[in-house]
Amino acid sequence: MEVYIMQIAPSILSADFGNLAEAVRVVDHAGASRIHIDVMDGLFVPNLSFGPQIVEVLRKVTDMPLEVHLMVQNPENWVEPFAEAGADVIMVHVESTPHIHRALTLINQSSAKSGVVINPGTPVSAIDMVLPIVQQVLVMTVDPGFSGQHFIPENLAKIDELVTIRDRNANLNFDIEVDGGVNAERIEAVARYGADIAVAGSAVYDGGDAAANLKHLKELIR
Ligand SMILES: O=C(CO)[C@@H](O)[C@H](O)COP(=O)(O)O
Ligand SMILES: [Fe+2]
Repeated sequence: MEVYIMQIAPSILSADFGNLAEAVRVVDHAGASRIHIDVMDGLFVPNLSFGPQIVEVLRKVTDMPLEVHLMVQNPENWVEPFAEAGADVIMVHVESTPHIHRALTLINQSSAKSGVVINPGTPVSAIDMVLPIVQQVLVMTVDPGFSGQHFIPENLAKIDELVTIRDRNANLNFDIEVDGGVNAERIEAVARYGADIAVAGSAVYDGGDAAANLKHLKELIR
């Protein structure tokens, strides 16, 4: 079996909203590397989820990095509230603003690291210009809005493309993350293509035993 160095970021969108603190503690003890927090405004995506208060609460529960995946219109308005709440990484969709450079610059001026996100229908070329100013690139492998959707395999090629671009440019220094439908069936391919981080929501939290689910996913990429 190949050995991969890929982190797993459980997404709390699939966790029990009645007990988010415990959901984070469980995966912390089971070897998660970071926590993925999906923020939805009901406009950019057809769902509503968390605000900065959730980040503030979870900041007290774990020392793991908290990464915020903003799926909102006017993401610029939310940089400061989430950075002040304790987010370590704030990620913005290129499709969500005509001012992606401004949004990422705002994040870089805050205490958080910045990430840019592309939907399944968006090519890597759409983010060429901002790659030098981000620390993370998030490749969506589902259309954003919900957990538990099917992985869109055509997007794996984007990981390869990003690895190649990064290898050829000494000034680029971003981690590649994959989000959506990553489960026991898909995780090895995501690691093999060269992703640095994989988000896993339902594959971790569905079925009750999040610690066992996470350990199983980690085993598959060891
Ligand atoms: O951003 C999103 C969905 O919009 C994701 O982070 C999902 O929450 C991941 O859940 P699974 O697809 O792994 O169940
Ligand atoms: Fe996400």
